[in-house]
Amino acid sequence: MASNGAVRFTEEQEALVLKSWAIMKNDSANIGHRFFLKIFEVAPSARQLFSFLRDSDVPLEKNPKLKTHAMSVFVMTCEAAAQLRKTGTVTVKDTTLKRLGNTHFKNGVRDAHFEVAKFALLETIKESVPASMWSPEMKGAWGEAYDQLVAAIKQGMMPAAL
Ligand code: HEM
Repeated sequence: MASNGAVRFTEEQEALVLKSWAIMKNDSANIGHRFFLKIFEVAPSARQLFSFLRDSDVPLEKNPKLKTHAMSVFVMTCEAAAQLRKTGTVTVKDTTLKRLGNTHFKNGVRDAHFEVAKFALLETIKESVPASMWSPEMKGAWGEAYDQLVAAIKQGMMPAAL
């Protein structure tokens, strides 16, 4: 999906994201943990990107910073869904965008990591909501909101990458 120009994101899509998040957020610590385990399962080397994991003996599930990061991904994707529905585009405050872009670039996060995280995010949601709630439409809505958010973060990376 193109990152420039408005994306059509419907009320139904926004509702699918918010409805599933409402169920997951009660158990967000566990879900965030599973989300990151999945990322590290597919891409074990991604663990090295996180300064607070590199030199830490604290088990992953007990690491509060990893939980915070997992929550950021979920919550910011939900916010992206709401923005997409209202305006067709994702806007993150300029300063926040720069900071997010720089932090990720500086820590070595690249396209492949965002792709792995997308796969892990969608799998985690699928396993965390009742089977009867999961659908291709729900997957599409989360995927689109995530893609647009990542596109915005990557824009913040660009000057640093030159
Ligand atoms: C939509 C996707 C993502 C969002 C919303 C997000 C959000 C954030 C936020 C809010 C921070 C803290 C930034 C700061 O305080 O300056 C952060 C840091 C970081 N993120 Fe992400 N992130 C995303 C995807 C990823 C992915 C896919 C990876 C790698 C697998 C990743 C790795 C990191 C690392 C390594 C840091 C720095 C942690 C440290 O202090 O060592 N992020 N991210």
